[in-house]
Amino acid sequence: MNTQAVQPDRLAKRIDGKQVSSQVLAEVSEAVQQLQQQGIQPGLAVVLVGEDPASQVYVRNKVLRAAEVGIRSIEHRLPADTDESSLLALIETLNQDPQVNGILVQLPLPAAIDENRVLEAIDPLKDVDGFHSQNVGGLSQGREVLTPCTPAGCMRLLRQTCGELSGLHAVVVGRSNIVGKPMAALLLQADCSVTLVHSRSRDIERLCRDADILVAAVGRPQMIKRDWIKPGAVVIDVGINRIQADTGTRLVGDVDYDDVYDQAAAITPVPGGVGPMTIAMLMQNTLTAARMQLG
Ligand SMILES: NC(=O)C1=CN([C@@H]2O[C@H](COP(=O)(O)OP(=O)(O)OC[C@H]3O[C@@H](n4cnc5c(N)ncnc54)[C@H](OP(=O)(O)O)[C@@H]3O)[C@@H](O)[C@H]2O)C=CC1
Ligand SMILES: Nc1nc(=O)c2c([nH]1)NC[C@@H]1CN(c3ccc(C(=O)N[C@@H](CCC(=O)O)C(=O)O)cc3)C=[N+]21
Ligand SMILES: [Mg+2]
Repeated sequence: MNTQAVQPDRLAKRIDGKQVSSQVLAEVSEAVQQLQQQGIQPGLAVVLVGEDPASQVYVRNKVLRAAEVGIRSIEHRLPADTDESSLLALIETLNQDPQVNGILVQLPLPAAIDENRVLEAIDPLKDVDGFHSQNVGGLSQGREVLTPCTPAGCMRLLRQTCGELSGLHAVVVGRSNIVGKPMAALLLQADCSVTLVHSRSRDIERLCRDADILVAAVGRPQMIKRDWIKPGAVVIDVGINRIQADTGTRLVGDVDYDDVYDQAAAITPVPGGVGPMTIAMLMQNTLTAARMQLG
């Protein structure tokens, strides 16, 4: 029996998230043009509180991608000392605005603001991050709801790489609400056997070594090494870590890419892997939200 997740000779080892994201964006762009013929242009509101430089880069990228696919985007920048009630008031305005189909509040929020209260204030039909409890519950029950962008992007890469996922053992490292938990839910929905591990897990290497599919969402640079990987496994690296290098700073994932490369059947790079997919899936969710709001 072939227990490998993919036939190694059938694909490129480096999973090109940049390329797959371009495909997704092209699909979204075409669908947006169709909607525009009915006089509808999807709109995305991006809310950024504070001046975190990394967040500013992400928000800028989202706005650029939106323009490329014909989505109207509205950026709301608020000072770092914004209080919770004014943020909630802005969200209420966006909820009521028929021009706004999707609302994204860039995380993390300043410590003085209750993140959960803000996310729960977003109209679930405009919740393009899929973080509202109604959408989280829907995902858990297998209903068709707006789904978190990063895990959705990982699933698209996995489907493209592995084809059928049914029966494969997937191990997800990390249990955050924005990546690890929804990732596990989507893999379960795809009929994988799912193991979710975290900082309290015992013998994490042994658990990872049993994975046909390994998804790393930890936030620890190059933590996952060659001997954690079953030969022929597919490795999806969600981690984005900025580290000090000889030539300034550079981005690395949670997986030691060079160390793992020969062991894996296929692996996503950082940058150029999951990151671009996240933004592409945000555009897809904005399109989906616009359609849902048409009734
Ligand atoms: N490419 C993209 O589009 C995106 C990338 N990211 C990146 O993904 C990474 C994870 O993000 P996020 O989920 O928000 O991170 P969080 O910090 O919210 O969660 C990290 C998870 O990893 C677990 N963990 C920490 N240390 C270890 C360890 N030594 N062994 C096993 N598990 C450990 C934690 O366990 P515990 O729960 O026990 O504390 C926690 O569940 C980050 O690098 C982030 O920048 C995030 C979002 C999108
Ligand atoms: N409400 C909310 N939703 C999010 O989806 C969300 C968020 N808050 N807060 C921060 C994290 C992180 N995140 C990334 C998106 C794209 C890249 C991305 O495009 N990365 C490029 C590199 C970018 C660079 O060079 O810095 C790549 O991996 O190739 C990375 C990370 C979304 N997040
Ligand atoms: Mg987090």
